[in-house]
Amino acid sequence: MTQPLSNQPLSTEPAPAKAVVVAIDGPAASGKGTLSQRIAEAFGFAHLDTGVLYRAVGVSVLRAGGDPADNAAAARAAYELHPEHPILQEVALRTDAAAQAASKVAAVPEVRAALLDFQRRFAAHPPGGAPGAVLDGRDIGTVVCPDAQAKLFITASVEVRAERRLKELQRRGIPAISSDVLEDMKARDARDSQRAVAPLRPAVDAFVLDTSALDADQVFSMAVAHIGSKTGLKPKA
Ligand SMILES: Nc1ncnc2c1ncn2[C@@H]1O[C@H](COP(=O)(O)OP(=O)(O)OP(=O)(O)O)[C@@H](O)[C@H]1O
Ligand SMILES: Nc1ccn([C@@H]2O[C@H](COP(=O)(O)O)[C@@H](O)[C@H]2O)c(=O)n1
Repeated sequence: MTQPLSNQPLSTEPAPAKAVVVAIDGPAASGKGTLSQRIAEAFGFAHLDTGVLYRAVGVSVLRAGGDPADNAAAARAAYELHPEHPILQEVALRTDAAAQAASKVAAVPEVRAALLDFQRRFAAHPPGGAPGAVLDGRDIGTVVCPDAQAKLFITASVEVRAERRLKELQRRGIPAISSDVLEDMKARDARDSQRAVAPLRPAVDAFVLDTSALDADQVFSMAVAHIGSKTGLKPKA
């Protein structure tokens, strides 16, 4: 399937029961990806890390020698992305350069429009016949899936998040300077929350969870309780 993300054909399979959608938003390194994976596994849902899509667009522009802040170059890369594109599996997407490029292309309205339909289809028809989907990003509860049954906004102070990211980079053997990680995170926060289109912010009906003083297990327990209260579902044993 090489159709762009913006133009995937409709499935011919019979419509499944309405999928449960869990929207998990929050700033960088707040722990939303860690939480989303655990929630998806616990409930048997499919998981989409939507940041990967923006990272892929940003890296594609850089590789083509372009500027991620150039609207036309960013839009072109977004329209060329398709679900089987090998770039989506590359570890190069996990670098800080990819994150910074992602947050620049993410401010381009045409990029967001090109990626929107794929995300919505994933939520409505989770792959593998899963009964639900967990999507994590910045605008899932506000724009992509405003009707999600459960919405969480995972946050933490920028200092705590920078520390978490620094430790993660050290674990992965990637050299990093604490003050640089903090400054990069502040710059990304500013771009993500101040852009005109789909800025980072909690949906009005989101459960906002400050994880600054919570470990990943505590966050998971609170999220499970919230999802249970909204959907009546319990995690698989
Ligand atoms: N509650 C927590 N307490 C301490 N560390 C955490 C917690 N949750 C996640 N982490 C760690 O913080 C780092 C960032 O977590 P994660 O990648 O899940 O964040 P994210 O919000 O998805 O980040 P990004 O948006 O940049 O992809 C990881 O190393 C993860 O193991
Ligand atoms: N729904 C989303 C998801 C991501 N972005 C932008 O991509 C950048 C990278 O995202 P990560 O979750 O992988 O850190 C992020 O800083 C955003 O600019 C987005 O706009 N909307």
